[in-house]
Amino acid sequence: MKLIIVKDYGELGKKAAGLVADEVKSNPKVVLGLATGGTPVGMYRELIKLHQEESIDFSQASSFNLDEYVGLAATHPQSYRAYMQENLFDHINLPAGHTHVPTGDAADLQQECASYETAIREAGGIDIQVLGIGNNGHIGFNEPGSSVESTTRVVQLTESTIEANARYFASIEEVPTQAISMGIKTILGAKKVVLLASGETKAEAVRLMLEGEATADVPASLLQHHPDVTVIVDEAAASQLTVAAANKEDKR
Ligand SMILES: O=P(O)(O)OC[C@H]1O[C@](O)(CO)[C@@H](O)[C@@H]1O
Repeated sequence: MKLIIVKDYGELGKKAAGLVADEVKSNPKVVLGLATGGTPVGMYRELIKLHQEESIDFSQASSFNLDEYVGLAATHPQSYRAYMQENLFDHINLPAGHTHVPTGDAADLQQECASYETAIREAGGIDIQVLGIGNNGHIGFNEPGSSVESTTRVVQLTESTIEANARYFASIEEVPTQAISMGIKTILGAKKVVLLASGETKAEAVRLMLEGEATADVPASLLQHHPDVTVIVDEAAASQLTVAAANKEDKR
């Protein structure tokens, strides 16, 4: 896995947006895999800037989001569809019909998961998948224990993920306990992966992902099986890495 350490959250957003914009420029019909959470907000802000100021054109691109809460309608303010509209889709020229987020309130959730996999396949697969990382090493909503063979499915969220995401809801009781999530196999099927992490709370997960063994206990470590992964972290998220310790030694 290729590691890029940047100074802070602002630099992280710029670096990640640059990588995504390069993909859009080199392949206008690019299929983007997108993530939610706090981490990619800065990257989306930079992509909007690049669209407005440098005319990065998304008109032929399409996108698939990693996940959605079960039970939340697209119109629910905390749904990931609403997040994507607010943070990116409403501000760029990606056609509405080209954006895909799982339908969290589908009547038949199993069918929804199967159709999502089919839609990704029919689009030709994901060219570049953006990921964040949970404090427990989850990617998408693939919690520890997720199989390397998993595809899009309904998953149970762990207590730690529910607690981490409670900040977006009025109370912890309102946080859904299940989600639809692309699986590990779906994510590993992307041609390129870019994983972003910011802040000290992610430092241990980042260390285990990069320096630990590849294990389902730390789902992000399974990315070690992928041939083209770029990990972009800020200094705080890199603080537990051997490479960060070596850099500090050098500067003494
Ligand atoms: O970027 P954040 O808010 O720290 O979230 C990290 C991860 O957690 C999730 O939001 C799900 O809990 C993922 O979508 C994200 O990659």
